[in-house]
Amino acid sequence: MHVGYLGPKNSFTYQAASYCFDSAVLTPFTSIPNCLNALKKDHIDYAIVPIENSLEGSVHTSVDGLFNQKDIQVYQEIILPIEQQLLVKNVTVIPEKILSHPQAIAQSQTFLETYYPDCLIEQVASTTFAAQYVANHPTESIAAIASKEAAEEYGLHILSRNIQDNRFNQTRFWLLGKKPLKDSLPIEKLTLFITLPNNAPGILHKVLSAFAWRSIDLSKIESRPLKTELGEYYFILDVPVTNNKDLINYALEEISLLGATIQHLGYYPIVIKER
Ligand SMILES: O=C(O)C(=O)Cc1ccccc1
Repeated sequence: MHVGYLGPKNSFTYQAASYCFDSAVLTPFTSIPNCLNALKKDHIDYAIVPIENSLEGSVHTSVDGLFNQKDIQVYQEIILPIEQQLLVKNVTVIPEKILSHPQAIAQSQTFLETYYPDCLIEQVASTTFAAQYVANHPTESIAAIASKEAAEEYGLHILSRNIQDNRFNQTRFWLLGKKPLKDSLPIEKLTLFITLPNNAPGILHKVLSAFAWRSIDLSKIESRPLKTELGEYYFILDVPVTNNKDLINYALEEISLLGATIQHLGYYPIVIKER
């Protein structure tokens, strides 16, 4: 079995992946799109990607990369606590440039604005890629935002600890694949991507009503650009699942009859790693 993740080793996605699988089966990829493409082309059996952060919201490259993918399903959600560290090779260096994944940069916005307002901030593919780069360029005045595990892996020093904007920072990751995993944890959530028929007044209200009048709770609704033209969107909906699967299926039938297109990403269990 091969499980792809956003690497290199010790990225936050690696931590999510190793929470579910033995590290022997884990294969690093250099970007989220590369990892998703490998799954689409069956080069790997499963992929683990970050989906949403409590401070920064959806990881757009992951959700948009899954839009319109017919065979890929979510098999598990993994929620990890996320703590960001400012890492340097040499503690006497004053960083002139800070590298990290866009999510980690956004999660540390207040810290960066307060202590490094004039510093150049550069986005790279992952937090561990940033840490690896800093380790490999010891003469440059640079720092990385990454985990303490990345600091250990690449022999870096922690210049500032826990720099994320909120102590309770968490990220949702999805285990994705085309065939179910054997172990069957209880189902806790369903994710849908819904595209509405064009120019139908009140159509979002009618779609939401299909859930509301059946007393089906929603835990997330977000619009994302369809990338066709300005003002065209698809909607991401999360539905907590209790013992209401039949009711949810009736609601989905009603929504299809309204002319909306539903992409069903699957019913899945959630595992939460405590801090
Ligand atoms: O860059 C990483 O280490 C990732 O796995 C992506 C990410 C970045 C910040 C929070 C969660 C996931």
